[in-house]
Amino acid sequence: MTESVAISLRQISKCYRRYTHPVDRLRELLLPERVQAKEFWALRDINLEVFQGETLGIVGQNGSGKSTLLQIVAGTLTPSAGEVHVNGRVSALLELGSGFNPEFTGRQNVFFNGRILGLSQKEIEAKFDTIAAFAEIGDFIEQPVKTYSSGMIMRLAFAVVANTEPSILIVDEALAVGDARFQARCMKRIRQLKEQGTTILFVSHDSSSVKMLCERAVLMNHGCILESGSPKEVTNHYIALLSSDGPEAFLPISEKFMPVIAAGNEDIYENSLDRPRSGGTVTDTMSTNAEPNFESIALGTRDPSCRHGVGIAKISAVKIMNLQGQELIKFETGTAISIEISILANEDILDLVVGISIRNLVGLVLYGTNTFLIHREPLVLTRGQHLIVSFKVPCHLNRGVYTLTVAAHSEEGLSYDWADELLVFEVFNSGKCDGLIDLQAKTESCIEPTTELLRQI
Ligand SMILES: Nc1ncnc2c1ncn2[C@@H]1O[C@H](COP(=O)(O)OP(=O)(O)OP(=O)(O)O)[C@@H](O)[C@H]1O
Repeated sequence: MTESVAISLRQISKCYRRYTHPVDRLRELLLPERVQAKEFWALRDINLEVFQGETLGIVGQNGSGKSTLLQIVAGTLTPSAGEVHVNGRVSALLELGSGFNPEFTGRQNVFFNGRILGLSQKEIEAKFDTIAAFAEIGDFIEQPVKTYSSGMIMRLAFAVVANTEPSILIVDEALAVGDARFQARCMKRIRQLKEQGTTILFVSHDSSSVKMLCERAVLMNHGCILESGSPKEVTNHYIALLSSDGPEAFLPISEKFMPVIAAGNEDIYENSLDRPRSGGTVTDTMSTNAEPNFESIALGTRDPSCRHGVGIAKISAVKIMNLQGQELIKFETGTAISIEISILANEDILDLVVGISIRNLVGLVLYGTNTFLIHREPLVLTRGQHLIVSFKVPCHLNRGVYTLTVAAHSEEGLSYDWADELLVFEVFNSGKCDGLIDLQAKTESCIEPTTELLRQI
């Protein structure tokens, strides 16, 4: 393993033995020749290298093997096969409070855990006040951990792992437990550690956190690594997986049933047989059977970063316009825009929901909504109908380049046709402000009369 590699996993597999009834475990002990257990492979042939200073996000559905993988890296679980090499001191925030003795006080557990993490008594003494202050559990630090709430356990656990300067930090869904303020402090501390060069493995169901924090992400599925790549693409594929029946959901669209949308191509239809006649205007916010004007598709249209869906409905055109009906790919902040999406029903659909999300270039969702959230009822289409949905949005984004994701899905979230980052548009802002959104603040100032000031003093 080279110096630059912090974690190396080679052909790691983990097999659990599962028993139908707990008593079967005892039976097997007594009669070993009559095996009662069924093998269950939680991990299969995992190969992964994590570089020094890299922050790797791990996403995947429940039961996909994320925690098993982290426990193997942390050394709390032995793989059934394969080699693990870890270069540096690992601090792991795994299951809630694992590593804490419930009979010990918080203080005793801090010292106990600190020693396990390889710190000397003196080093822990020097850090104790910082850890206790970070945990913010007040006098509870002197009480046995068994009297803590789950939130308090997580606070203390995070305070210990994040303040003992690990060279490798493993965080498994920790942030899901605490309150919003604590989550924000944890993220801040994780970012500080990242800046200091700590290697981080970060498991989260929150795509935005993975995109903001990580340089790379892996998608786990049924104990295997399905994909490794940019956090934006991997989390898009993760969402595709969640809203579909299986990993085949995000095969390149051309391999399934969808038209290819080529970069810079003015026409999103690959097959001319697929092309509806041009013409038709849209006056309603939602109208069916109107023939959309497909000629005007596109300057900002590109290959979606991920497109998936079962194809019952097909997104056939998307454009951003001003309220006068002119297509836009660049506009001033504050412009009222209309995002118009044309959808073709390939079958009768009783539960259609059409949604949009606007993301920045890191993939962070700045705004998202859908027809169900707005109207509280699904859309109904019959086979062959064209639906045009337009979202009227007063666009107060600050200057920058943004992407538009559009989706047609069922009420339960099954993807019919979902195109991530299909349109790219630019907002410019002649006003001066910082941040992602221009809230168009006005200021007023006045000098308080001196007598009033004096009275206050
Ligand atoms: N001790 C065990 N005995 C038997 N099966 C286990 C054991 N621990 C985990 N598993 C199984 O291994 C699979 C992977 O579990 P793991 O906890 O690693 O998944 P995960 O991706 O972390 O899930 P989650 O997001 O729900 O935490 C699951 O099917 C789980 O039921």
